[in-house]
Order: sequence, then structure tokens, then C-alpha cells
Amino acid sequence: MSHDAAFFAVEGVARSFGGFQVLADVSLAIGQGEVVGLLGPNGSGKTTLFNIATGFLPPSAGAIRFRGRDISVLSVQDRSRLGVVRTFQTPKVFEGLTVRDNVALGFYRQMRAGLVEGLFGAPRARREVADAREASEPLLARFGLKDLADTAAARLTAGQRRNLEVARALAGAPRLLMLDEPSTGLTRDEAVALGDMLLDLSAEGMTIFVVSHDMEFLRIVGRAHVLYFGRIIASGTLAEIQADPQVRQIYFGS
Ligand SMILES: Nc1ncnc2c1ncn2[C@@H]1O[C@H](COP(=O)(O)OP(=O)(O)OP(=O)(O)O)[C@@H](O)[C@H]1O
Repeated sequence: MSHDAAFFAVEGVARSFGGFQVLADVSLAIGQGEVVGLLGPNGSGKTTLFNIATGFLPPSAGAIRFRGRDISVLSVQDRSRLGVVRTFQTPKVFEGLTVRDNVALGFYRQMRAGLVEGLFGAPRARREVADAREASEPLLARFGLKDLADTAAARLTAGQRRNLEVARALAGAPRLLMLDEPSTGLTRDEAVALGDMLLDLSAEGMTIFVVSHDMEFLRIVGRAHVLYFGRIIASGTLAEIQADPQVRQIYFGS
């Protein structure tokens, strides 16, 4: 698969909170179709980098480029419309809505008008709601959620919630799928199943950027970067990173 280095790029990103520098001059690039990991100990700045990449936080310096365009000033919604879609460390689902409607909401950005209104009864949006629910069915099936489609999301297990969150993200037709600690809270079997699912998506051409410190889960990445105190200290294949003396020292403690 050919990798276009300009597909997604973090360029010289820095971020401070108060006087505390959390990210310092971070640059990395992801080619179209790649699966790239971001590792690092707790507090090294991984989630902050994700928040900056997706528009939840502005950087203090630097830029985010997507498909050649500087998207740094765009809102979360505008980035999502362009295809930069993320999941969260703690899955964000609408507890009171059914599993099906949680996935249906993921189709919202592709709709002309008020899916949210439609879910709450405005007649003019009902057609779109019906369409979104129908479009959700293949994703529900793919993520093993078909039998739970009419269940309130609040009743799901941690693994099911994670699958639901990823299914909803996919409903947004991402070009770049960003996952923050996706194996957290999953059993080993669930993590393996989710990793296999992401490999399938990658084989279909999806570009994936994943934060994780779960080395078994990270088998899915082609390359990874290691953050330490807000700087990238190593980049390469997982094997290269695992063999890096500095990474071994700070990350594995040996
Ligand atoms: N809004 C904020 N205000 C102040 N400090 C913050 C804020 N967000 C993050 N930080 C600090 O920035 C540092 C990096 O946090 P971040 O969550 O990005 O790290 P992380 O690598 O994702 O860690 P973890 O694996 O624990 O999630 C931490 O010291 C954190 O306390």
C-alpha cells in the first residue's frame, strides 16, 4: 500500500497549561492507510496531543495538517466533517438512548437536517432518523451489537460500550480514525477481537492513529511514536521501539 506522508501531520505542536509545558515541538506524519501508534507513560501528553489534533484544545504553537490543509483553526465538528473522527479513553455514549440510536447519531454529520430533533420527535426529521437507523444495522451486526440494538446504552458492559463507540465513530465515515486507549477496560479476548476488527478496517484502507500503552494491543500498528515529557523520543516499528534503550529504561523500567 502506498503511503502519502502528507495525509495527516502534526507540525511543531507545543502546549502549556499555566506555566507547565505538556507538549514541546511535537511533529509526526501519518500516511494514508497506515496504522500508527502513540505510546508513552502516564502524563506524557498523549491525550493532549489527541485533543489538539481533533480540535478539543488549541495548541500554543504549531499546526495540524490533514490532506494538505491546515485544519488547526477548525472546530471539532468541522474536522469531523472532513473525516477526522475520534473515540475517548472513557467511551462517550448517550446512556439513555438505545444502542441503535447511539450508532444512528454517528450518521448525523452526513445528514442534511436535525437528526437530534428527529430522535426527539420533530416530524420533518423522521425520514432521516429512519434512514440513519437503517444505515446503523450493518455496523451493529459487525460489532456484535445486533441483539442489543434496542437496549439502553447504559446497560452495556465495558467491552460492548467500546464497540458501540467505535461503531458510532465509523458511522461518521472517518478518513482518519483516532482511538484513545481503546483496550482499556476490555477483557483480553475483547481486546483481541477489537484489534482484529481494526486490522480488518485497515485492510479496507482506513487510516488509524491509536494511543495505547497496551503492548499486546499495539500488535496492530505498523509504526509508533513514543512520547516522554511532551517530546517524541523514539519512532519506528513496535520491535524497534521495544528494543530502544531509552524506551526500555523509561517505559519498561529495564
Ligand atoms: N486542562 C488541563 N489543565 C492543566 N493540566 C493539564 C490539562 N490537561 C492535561 N494536563 C496535564 O498535562 C499532562 C499530560 O496529560 P495527558 O492527559 O495529555 O497525558 P497522557 O499521556 O494522555 O496520560 P494518561 O495516560 O494518564 O492519559 C499531565 O501532567 C496532565 O496533568
